[in-house]
Amino acid sequence: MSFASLRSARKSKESRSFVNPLAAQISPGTLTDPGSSPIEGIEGPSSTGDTTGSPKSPSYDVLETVSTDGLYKCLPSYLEVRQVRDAGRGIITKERQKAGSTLIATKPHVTVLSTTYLDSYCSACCGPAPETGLKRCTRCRVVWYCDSCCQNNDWPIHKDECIAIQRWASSAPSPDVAIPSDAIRCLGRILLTQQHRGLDSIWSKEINAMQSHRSSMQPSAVESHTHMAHSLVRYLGIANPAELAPFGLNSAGNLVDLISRFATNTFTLTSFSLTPIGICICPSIALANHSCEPNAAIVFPRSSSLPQAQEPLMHLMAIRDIAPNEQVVAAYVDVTLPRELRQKALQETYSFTCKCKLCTKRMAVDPRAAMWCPKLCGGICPVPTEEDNLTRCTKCNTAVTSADAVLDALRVGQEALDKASSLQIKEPAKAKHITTNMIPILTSANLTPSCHPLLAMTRLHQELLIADLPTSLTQQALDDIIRTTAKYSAGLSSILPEGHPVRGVALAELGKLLAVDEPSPPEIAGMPRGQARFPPSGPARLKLAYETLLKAREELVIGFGADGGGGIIGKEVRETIVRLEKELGVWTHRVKDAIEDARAAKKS
Ligand SMILES: C[S@@+](CC[C@H](N)C(=O)[O-])C[C@H]1O[C@@H](n2cnc3c(N)ncnc32)[C@H](O)[C@@H]1O
Repeated sequence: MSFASLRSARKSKESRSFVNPLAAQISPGTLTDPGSSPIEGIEGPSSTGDTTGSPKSPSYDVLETVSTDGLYKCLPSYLEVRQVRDAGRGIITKERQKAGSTLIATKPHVTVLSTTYLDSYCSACCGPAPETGLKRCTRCRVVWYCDSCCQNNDWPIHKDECIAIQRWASSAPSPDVAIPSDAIRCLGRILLTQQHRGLDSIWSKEINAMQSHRSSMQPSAVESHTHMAHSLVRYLGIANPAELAPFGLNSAGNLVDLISRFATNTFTLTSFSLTPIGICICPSIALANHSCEPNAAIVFPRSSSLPQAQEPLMHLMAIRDIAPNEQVVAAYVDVTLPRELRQKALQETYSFTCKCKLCTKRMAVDPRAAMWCPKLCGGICPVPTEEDNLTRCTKCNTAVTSADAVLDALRVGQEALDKASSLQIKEPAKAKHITTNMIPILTSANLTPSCHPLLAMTRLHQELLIADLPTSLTQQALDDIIRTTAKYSAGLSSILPEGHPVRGVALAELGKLLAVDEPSPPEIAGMPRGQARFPPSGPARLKLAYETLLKAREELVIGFGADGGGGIIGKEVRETIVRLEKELGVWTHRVKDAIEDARAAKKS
């Protein structure tokens, strides 16, 4: 495999103006055995949770059925909307669901690409640019399509959006802000589509039935919502309150209500391999409540048979078996974060305190906040905190005496992560400098690969390494990326359950990297043979790539659906597996031939 595809697969992300990852893809369920990572020499901490993967009893009270008044037609008959104590409406399954089954597959009401991706993904089907390239709208010169078919599909709404985009650009104070943010374009599309379909249409009713937190808004939200309201009015060219009426808004209060519904119910739109490429609104899937131990995840596998008309098809997947009458729950926030950070994010954006088991039960050690035993006995300890800085290894009971140093490393690590993330797009070299320096500091503080902020820093570093691959790939650059990806994958394996889409994608990335042709294998370059090193070289590397991809395939058919064979990413993995089988076959033949040649030479 050439490495060009690696780079194109990870085009750097813009820091989005509106980040509200209801579909935050990093989310665990049960804790899993780190031994399941196929990478030798890189282990996560011991598992401390349930590893059975069997349905668990729900930790919430599911109350009466809610009448849906003919809305949410895409909900299959085995799903029901019910009231859940302290959580509003939720989705309940009446039948047992197997891990890997698609619970809901539907096209979102609205999809919008982030500004960075406008010229590399189609604004209608949200697929990546075809080989022939994308075609730009000649009027606004902002949105791009696969072809005239996608353009025609989008035209009923884009014709008004196009004028709004041009209006915005003409009054922009600088070229940097000539394109409205994804949030403004998304809100604009909601209002323009409501106008187009009619305020009494099911489409509009579903939008208006989404939950709003207008009456319990956080002070920080009031400010940002007001700002958004001003921008939206400018974008749509609304000159006075009376002009709001055709959009079904009778007052400025209605506008704030719309923005609150948008903020509470927006999903991240992702590519088939989970790269965040925009935002979307899907009222039926938004009925799913949150858990930090979700039994469902949201993906866009892109496996429909008529991609242009049907895509982007959003799938709510069962990522473990779900029992009858159990609530279907997805994760709204990154659940590789420790409890305090998850709770803060949920409170700020969604105005609730999570009471899932992961947030309420006391764990001996949470892998998100774990460090290796100071005596390196193989056990782990909780990282010290300001409140509790006396922690001990759960295996040999040795006390952590370097609590202050670990606390310092955690604080500096978080600051560095924030800084590097903010620089990732505009100044990637500086961001890479930070991650390169910080990872050894966090590692020498004995943090495990799954511990925050080391796991997030490792992921960022991997993205930066891939974005910065030299045109002529060197063995060292490739091996560095493989080691970083392996650490990230091992860290994830300690947190996310088997079959979680994020875990499957990380394994697929690692397997594909291991399958890249080695530019100068160390043995050929004169390195001593037989030394245990990671990643290995030659046939051992191909074998590891093969085993990693087999594991990835198993997980992807859960996370991205067994029916579609794991979506496009599952298909790519299968193709690489077939190629590796051939290559490994050739190696085996060559080794056999060499042995036979040697035997024949001895005899003669
Ligand atoms: C996307 S909506 C989910 C559907 C919502 N319950 C409804 O009735 O439309 C998100 C909102 O649901 C509520 N919610 C979701 N998960 C919750 C949970 N685990 N505990 C409490 N409230 C929750 C919060 O009010 C949150 O802002």
